[in-house]
Amino acid sequence: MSERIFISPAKYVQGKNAIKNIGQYVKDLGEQTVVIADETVWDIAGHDVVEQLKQENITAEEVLFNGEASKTEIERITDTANKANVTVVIGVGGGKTLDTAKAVSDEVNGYTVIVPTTASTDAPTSALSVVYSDKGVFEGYRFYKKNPDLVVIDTKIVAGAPPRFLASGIADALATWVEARSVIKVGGDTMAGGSTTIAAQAIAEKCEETLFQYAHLAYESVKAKSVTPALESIVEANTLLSGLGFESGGLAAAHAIHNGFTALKGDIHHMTHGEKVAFGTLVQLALEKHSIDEIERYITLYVSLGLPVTLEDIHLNDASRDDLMKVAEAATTEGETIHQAFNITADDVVDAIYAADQYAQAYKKKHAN
Ligand SMILES: NC(=O)c1ccc[n+]([C@@H]2O[C@H](COP(=O)([O-])OP(=O)(O)OC[C@H]3O[C@@H](n4cnc5c(N)ncnc54)[C@H](O)[C@@H]3O)[C@@H](O)[C@H]2O)c1
Ligand SMILES: [Zn+2]
Repeated sequence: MSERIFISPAKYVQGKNAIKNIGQYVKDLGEQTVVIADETVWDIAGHDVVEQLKQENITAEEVLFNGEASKTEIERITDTANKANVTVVIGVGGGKTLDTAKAVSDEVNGYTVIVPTTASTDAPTSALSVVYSDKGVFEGYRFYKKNPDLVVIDTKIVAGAPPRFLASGIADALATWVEARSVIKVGGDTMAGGSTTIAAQAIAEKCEETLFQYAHLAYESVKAKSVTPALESIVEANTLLSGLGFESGGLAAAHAIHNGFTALKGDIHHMTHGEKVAFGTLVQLALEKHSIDEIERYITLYVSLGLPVTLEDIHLNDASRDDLMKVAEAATTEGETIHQAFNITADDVVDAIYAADQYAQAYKKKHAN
């Protein structure tokens, strides 16, 4: 058994209009920054962040993110950051922007500031990035010596993002306890590089409890673009609890299967990270021994949040067994997280994919009308 390891960001700030105070927190870290955001996010939050920094006499080199967390993009922005002598790298936006900012910060040996503008993934708090090819195929995890120094999440901005993004974050967070408990059961290693702690286990478990309690109300709050206690709870579950819970609690099959899906061409590429993870979680549940009640508890929540539960929902109804074998082979490649909890082959994974799909189809039939 490895040593117990728990890692986390140095500071996490969450609240309505939290961005208005970002200058005072960044000031403690440095005065020369690069701010990275994509075109949409520059308008939603990027310019406001720069404005707040200016009020504290902090300079900001503004960079337009191209959309993929790839080696090319990381190198391009690192170059800009180096030329501007920045000591603080600030990523504003969704998971891919944040992962790119972490990589750039690592390259320039700077402080990392993460400003998520949606609660769509648990990327904000971790000391790793998920790196893709320029075409969006999963390439691997890149690990860093430290977690972000500061995470600032403004729940008013999150409430203004599409409800589909919040639902995706809920799906990413719902995978956390399912995966962590499977790793804990066999004493596997976590993304923090050791075995799990009681702390990470408690956080992952609380994450799931919070989701089943408040996910619906939070989803409806976002439809009304309103910040509510339910939304605050879900933003914390999706971001902080899921982030700490997955990283120090353990990833297993759900995320390995998600990574496998990125190897396929076609409409599945239009699904969000969380949506692919939702289906991956159902596949992991199908690989384990659960009662129908337990499996339907998850399907019910996904369906009520508009999340995909069948192969058709993720645009794979035409996929052949050979196509799914490609997904399963990628999911069981050496070093994938599935091996931290399961002793199985690619063929077992394909069977579980078909089973998960069938379970959800049966559920939908039962609940039609
Ligand atoms: N490093 C980690 O620990 C970790 C964990 C989970 C996921 N990830 C990675 O995160 C990525 C997925 O992130 P994602 O689902 O956020 O998608 P994304 O980063 O691909 O896209 C987010 C989209 O949402 C838009 N957006 C952001 N905020 C908005 C707002 N308030 N209103 C309207 N639009 C807004 C952006 O312009 C962008 O188009 C994947 O690459 C995944 O591998 C990493
Ligand atoms: Zn994830």
